[in-house]
Amino acid sequence: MTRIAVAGAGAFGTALAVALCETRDVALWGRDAPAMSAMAQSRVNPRLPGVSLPAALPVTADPDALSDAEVVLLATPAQTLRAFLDDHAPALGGKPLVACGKGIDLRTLDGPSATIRRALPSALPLVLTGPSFAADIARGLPTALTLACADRTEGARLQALLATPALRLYRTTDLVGAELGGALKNVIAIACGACLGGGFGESARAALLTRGFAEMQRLALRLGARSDTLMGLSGLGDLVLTATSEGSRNYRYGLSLGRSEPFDAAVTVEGAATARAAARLGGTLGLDLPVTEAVAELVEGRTNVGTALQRLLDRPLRAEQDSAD
Ligand SMILES: NC(=O)c1ccc[n+]([C@@H]2O[C@H](COP(=O)([O-])OP(=O)(O)OC[C@H]3O[C@@H](n4cnc5c(N)ncnc54)[C@H](O)[C@@H]3O)[C@@H](O)[C@H]2O)c1
Ligand SMILES: O=P(O)(O)OC[C@H](O)CO
Repeated sequence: MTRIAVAGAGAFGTALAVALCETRDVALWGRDAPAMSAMAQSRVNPRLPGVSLPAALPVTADPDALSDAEVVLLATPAQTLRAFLDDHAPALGGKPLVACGKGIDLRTLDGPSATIRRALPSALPLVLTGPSFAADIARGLPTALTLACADRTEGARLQALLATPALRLYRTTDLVGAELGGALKNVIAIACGACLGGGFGESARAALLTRGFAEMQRLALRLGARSDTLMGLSGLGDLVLTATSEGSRNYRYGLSLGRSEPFDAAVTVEGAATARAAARLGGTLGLDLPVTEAVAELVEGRTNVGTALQRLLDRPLRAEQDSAD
């Protein structure tokens, strides 16, 4: 049986490992040996409360779990992906590596697939993304995701390997579109949370979601994505989930910004760094990304939600579609 390793024992890596181990040979690898040993004993991950780890799932900090695997799912946060790949290059080279994180590297402005290509040119990058809360996947609730791979044959093979009866995978060859949809929806979810948290109402939230989606498409298409990918699970689908649910950390972070409340810095909020990365990309490419820029300024503490929203309202009136006159 194909051996799968999930690298990164946070909420999402653990959820994927729990879902896959029902039918596959899976190991869950985490970098923190004492934490992994505690998890092996208690069969609980504090980052995924209420979920019992099946007895059949090995949880380990032993790097052999990575070397022994034929396929590795990378479930570490986007800003840590490059360091993880560099640290474990000999174990990962030449393998299909499935990026499960959602973000743009703030240092390089690369998405996960380019990060993999640069760090490990011999590996085959894939992207697994779409609307999914870790707790839902771990509980076996129905979920549909996008699996992107430039190689059609390998994409179809990995699709069959990683799908489960409850986790339905659609495949695409559009890596850039899939990963940018997942990364950029977090930025817009922060904007939507900030809007609601600041008391500006659900109509304003719908406007931000829609105009934010226009920005996601504007940037992604310029970077080589296909429009239909952005319209699918990895773009619109994930945006709808993340920008409307308090199950999302990005949305909750936005709520806290809107309410001027503190937010726990230990919680993974991918959209914060990605807003800054996307704003830089937009600046370099000369793109109009006002919502993204507003989120970047909010995250950096250079504006507040009321001022940012007023600036959006004060912009010159324009056609709704980029293509319209
Ligand atoms: N939680 C979800 O519902 C969910 C769903 C879909 C996608 N994702 C994505 O998955 C990624 C991880 O999110 P999460 O929810 O698991 O976060 P998390 O905060 O629960 O866990 C992150 C894990 O990454 C580990 N880690 C950090 N740096 C590392 C490194 N250099 N090497 C190895 N491990 C490292 C941490 O120890 C921690 O266990 C994010 O990009 C997120 O957007 C999360
Ligand atoms: O909790 P968030 O905001 O990181 O969102 C989790 C997933 O990306 C939703 O698809």
